[in-house]
Order: sequence, then C-alpha cells, then structure tokens
Amino acid sequence: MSKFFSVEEVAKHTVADDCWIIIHDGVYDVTGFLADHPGGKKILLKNAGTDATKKFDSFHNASVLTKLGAQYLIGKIGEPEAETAETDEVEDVNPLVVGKPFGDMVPYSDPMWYQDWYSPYYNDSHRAVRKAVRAFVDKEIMPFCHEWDEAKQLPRELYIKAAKAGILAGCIGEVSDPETMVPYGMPGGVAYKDFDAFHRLIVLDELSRCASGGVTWGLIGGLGIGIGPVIHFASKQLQDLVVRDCLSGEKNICLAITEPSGGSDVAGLQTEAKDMGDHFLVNGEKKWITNGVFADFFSVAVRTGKPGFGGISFLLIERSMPGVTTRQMNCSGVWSSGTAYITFEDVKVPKSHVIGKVDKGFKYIMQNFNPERIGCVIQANRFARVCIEEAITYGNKRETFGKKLIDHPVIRNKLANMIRKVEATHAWLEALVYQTTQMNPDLQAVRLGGPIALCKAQASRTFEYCAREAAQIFGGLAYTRGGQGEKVERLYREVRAYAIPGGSEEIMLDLGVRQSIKVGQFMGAKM
Ligand code: HEM
Repeated sequence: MSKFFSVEEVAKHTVADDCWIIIHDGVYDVTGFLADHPGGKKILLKNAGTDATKKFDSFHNASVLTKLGAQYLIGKIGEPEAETAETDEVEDVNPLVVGKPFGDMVPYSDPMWYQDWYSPYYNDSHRAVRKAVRAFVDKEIMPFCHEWDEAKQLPRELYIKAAKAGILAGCIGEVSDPETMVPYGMPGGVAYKDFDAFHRLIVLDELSRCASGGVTWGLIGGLGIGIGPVIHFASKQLQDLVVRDCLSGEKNICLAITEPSGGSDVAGLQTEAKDMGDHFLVNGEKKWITNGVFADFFSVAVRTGKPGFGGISFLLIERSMPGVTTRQMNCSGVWSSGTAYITFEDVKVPKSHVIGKVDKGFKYIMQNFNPERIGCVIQANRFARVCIEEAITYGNKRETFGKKLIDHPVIRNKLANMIRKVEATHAWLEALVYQTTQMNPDLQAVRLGGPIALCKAQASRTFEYCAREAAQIFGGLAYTRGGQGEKVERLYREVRAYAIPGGSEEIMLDLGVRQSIKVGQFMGAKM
C-alpha cells in the first residue's frame, strides 16, 4: 500500500539534497535524479515542493513516469481511502454510447468499430482478439520500441512470448495441419478453425499500434512473407522442418527475392541455381532482405531455367549450409528488423529443398504478393492512424500564441485531411479483406490483384502524408529521436519501407490500372 502525503508536507522538500515533486498526484523524491535529469537539475529544483504536473506533461511522454519515474515514486497525495461497501447501484450510462467501445477514445485513433460504430465484419471473437493483442502490445512491446530500435535488434524472448500469445500464428495464412504445426492457441482463445481474415487483420493492426516498423517487420515481416511459399507449395517434409519451429518463435524465416540489380522487376532476377544432378549449386546476391540478419531459413527465388519469368524456382536454403553469408544493412528506418545483404557462394542445396515445382517460382511469387500487400496496407494505415492520435493528443496539451495547438484552425485542417485519408483507406481495406473471405482463391489473384495494388499505394501515400503533417505539428520534437516526438520521428523515417518494398507505389499504381482494364475487357466492358 502506498504512503500518503499532504501538499504541505511535500512543500518542505525543496533543496538539492532533499527534493520532492508532485506529478499526477504521485510524490517523487528526485534528489538522486537531479544530476541525471536530461532536462537539467535547475528546472527540477525550481519546481521542487510543488505540483509540477502541467509542466511535466508539456515536456514528456506519459511513459517516462512508468518507466523511469517509478523508481523515484515514494507515495501519493491525500489520505488512505476508507473501505467502501459494495452497492447494487447501476453505473451511469453514457447516452452517447451505442455499443461496446474499446480503446482510449481519442477520435480516429482506432477504427470506427472500436469507437462503437456498427460494423458487418466483426463479432465477439474479434473483440476478444483485439483485447488480447492490445494487452500484449501495451505490456511487452510499446515501452521498449525505442531502445530496441537503437540496439538494432529485438530480444529473442519477444519472439517466444509473441508465439505463446498466438501472435505469430495469427499473422500468417492457414497451415495445412494446425494440430502439429501450430504450437500454441490463437489470440483471444479463438479456435484455429474459426480464425478468419478479419482476426488476422486485427492482430497485425493492433501490433502496428506500437508505431515501429522495426518491430512489426522484425517480428512478423520475414515470417509472414517467407513462410507463404512453404505453407502453400512446399512438401510435407519441408513444412515439418520449418513451420512449427518458426511459429514457436525458436527460429526465423525470410523471403529472399530482391537483388542488388533490381527489385520490382522480379522476372529479371539473376541468382543462379545450377542443376548438378542430386543438388543445385547456388550463386548470387540478395539485398534488403527483411530478417535476413538472423534468419535460420531463406525462401529464395533463383534462376533455374531460361531468362524471364518462366525460369524461376524457389529453394529453401538453410543458414547452416556452407556458403551462406549475411550482413546488416544500414537503412533509414526499420532498424530492429535485421535488413540484410546476403551472398550465396557455391551453396549446395539438395533437390528435396525445392519449394513446389522447378521453374514455377514466378507463379508462387505472384500468389504471395496479395497477402504481403494487404499486410503492408494494414501496417501503413495503422501507422498513419498513430500519427493522428499523437498529433491530436499533443495538440491538446501544447500551447502556442496563448492557446492550445488544437484551437488553431490550421492545425485542425491538417488533422481533418489526415483523418479522411486514413478512414477511406481503412474502409477499402476492410472491403478487400471481406472479398478474400468470400471469393474463390483461384480468382483472387486476377480479380483482387489490381485493387490490392492500388490500395497499397493509397496506404503508403496516406502514411507519408500523415507522418509529414504530424511531424509539422510536433515541430522540433519530431526532428529528435526519443522523447515526446519518438513515434512520429521514427515513423517518418520508416515511410519508404512501405512505399517501396512489396511493389513500389509507381508499379502498384500502374499494375492496378492495367489489371483492372484487363478484367473489364474480360467482363465485356465497352471501352
Ligand atoms: C520523476 C520526474 C521526472 C522524470 C523521470 C523526468 C525524465 C525526463 C526524461 C527521460 C527526459 C528526456 C526526454 C524524454 O525522454 O521525454 C526529460 C526531459 C525534460 N524534463 Fe524531465 N523528468 C521529470 C520531471 C520533470 C519536471 C517536473 C520538469 C519540469 C518542471 C521536467 C522538465 C524537463 C524538460 C524541460 C526536459 C527537456 C525536454 C526537451 O528536450 O524538450 N522534468 N525528463
């Protein structure tokens, strides 16, 4: 039980060897912190013995108190509360509430169905997943994103914890044999057979609330796209080798397609796999490979046949195979995700490690693109949403020219434009995800490829726009790593990691129109 102090008692502790401060009704003895306070010693002494809540809030994120401040907390202002008898009184019901709201209610900081709008897509099982993943992210991820980014890696325990919480399995497509391949239950206690595309959307969306592409790419980036070819096209033997270990967080897999000579032009890839009878001899380089720094398995696109898209195959390469080397790349963002430059030098890959059929790899790459791009949309749009949340919250506390930022029409105009883009993108995303739950999978590549490509470009441009506008609202704080502008500064650096990989905006926009025109022609459009 905490100790209680009166305001008068705190007011007696105002000198360098005995300095107390009140923040949000907590009493902090900061004597031992004076020399280390990043904002300086004098400012604490100037406010010693007083309630400095307002000033504290204007200079810090709330997390500073829970993370760093906790060690200086010595008690609370007030008196111990008397035990209250339980009553049968009915709680006040807010007349504005129409359903079951969830989250902190900052406008537009969550999708509208969280703020209790009616939606045809979600039921109680989705609410259970939402709650479970949010609790996990708030406790296990959110407080540590900055330090993991600076350290350029995620702790191994995070993969294990995320696996146990069902988050790893909740971010990939359906596996053929969940009984043996999925080691833990799904989030929110939902049965595997009932876990649908909207549960998956929620898992990734909630995960992205951490506002770190380093964390999302680091935790599930390589897994989500690297395991796709394995679960959909590989032999049972390869699936047994890879899937369970990756879903238990013990091992990592990545997808290696892009090369130093080209990214979006997949058909031009050059890494060579020479048929040597009982094995392939692989030589080549891969670049910008998410999770490549620490991956145990690599789903690698190689050239086994003629030039162009007809001569590409997929091989499962293991790090333990001699000739595999990876090094960390220095990118502008997503630091903790282990982006790698990989060299394969005379790597002998047994024929049993061919994923699917030889020379059919291009088709597998194409099929992998739709879920990958939907994943990019989910992350980018949640990041854009975080920019709205941060900007609204900051705008309500920061004052300039005698009034709060939010009271300046120019700031509200910025927010309005951010909001309309994010909400439009989210509605399109949900409509597309719904199609994936209804449409014959063979039709999806043709009918959904174009709209998903356009939606990816829509999401990354929305993200870029919102990161820019939030950075303007935060001013210098978003130009400095850490502190109050931490999330916005980091996200601003990470925009390109969504606008380029998985199909650059330029390719997405062009593909979206080309494919829609073809579909229109097949459907008899008179153009
Ligand atoms: C338990 C009490 C406190 C703790 C643990 C604490 C911690 C910190 C930390 C970690 C920073 C670095 C920036 C960040 O990470 O947010 C910082 C900066 C700062 N703090 Fe505190 N602080 C405390 C109390 C206060 C109080 C009471 C004031 C003012 C009355 C204050 C004024 C400042 C200022 C002016 C900065 C620099 C902000 C900037 O760089 O823009 N701090 N503090």
